[in-house]
Amino acid sequence: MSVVAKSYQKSADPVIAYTSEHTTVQSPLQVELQKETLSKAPFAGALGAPEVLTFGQNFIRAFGGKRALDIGTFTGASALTWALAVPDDGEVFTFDIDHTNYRKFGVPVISKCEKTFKKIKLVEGPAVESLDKLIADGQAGTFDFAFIDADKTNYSNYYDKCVTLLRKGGVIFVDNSLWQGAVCNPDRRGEESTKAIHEMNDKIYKDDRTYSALLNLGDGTHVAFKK
Ligand SMILES: C[S@@+](CC[C@H](N)C(=O)[O-])C[C@H]1O[C@@H](n2cnc3c(N)ncnc32)[C@H](O)[C@@H]1O
Repeated sequence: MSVVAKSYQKSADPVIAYTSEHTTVQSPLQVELQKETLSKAPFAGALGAPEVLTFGQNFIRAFGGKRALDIGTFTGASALTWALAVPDDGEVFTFDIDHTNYRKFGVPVISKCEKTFKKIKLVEGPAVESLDKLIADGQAGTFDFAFIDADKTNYSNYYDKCVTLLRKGGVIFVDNSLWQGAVCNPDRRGEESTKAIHEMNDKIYKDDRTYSALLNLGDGTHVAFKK
């Protein structure tokens, strides 16, 4: 039975531990925020896997990305990662229905680095509506990178809106695309979140608007490149 897991989960197998150890690079702020989140935040397992965050950061750095969408802020680990990768005049729009966890855990850590902190723009409310507003405001085609990591039933909507908001060559990372392996089990595809993720994986694979690859990285990472 193959394993799908985030590296910080103790059940992770030796292959996951080894690949993560040879992938993850974290700044002191990232290490501190991960530690604070895992030891103190409610639902700490929602924290993004550091190996996925490093991989996304590599993409942003490699193609000089300046503007990122971060859908699902939680304590701010993913927003911090993208903010460290974009240049000083770069921006990370981070969306959450409620930024309480960011204010409580993320702000005290991230604000220690003013130039990184100020790149992060909070957008509070249902993310589907917030993304629609960006599109209505004429921002289609202006973002370089998107990370989708909020409520799973809206994943397909987030993907469509991110394709619209990204420029040609922009990259989308969809987190939790393997959902601890549940999507591979037809008996579990009746479950709401599993069904939504499975349908989105199918949709991305068949989508003519992007090139894509579904990776067993973290809890599953579906990577799509806008054509
Ligand atoms: C898995 S966590 C995000 C983890 C974060 N990206 C990280 O790397 O640590 C998911 C977040 O999505 C938020 N969320 C859930 N439903 C949402 C919605 N409809 N709109 C915006 N945010 C939502 C939750 O409040 C939660 O903070």
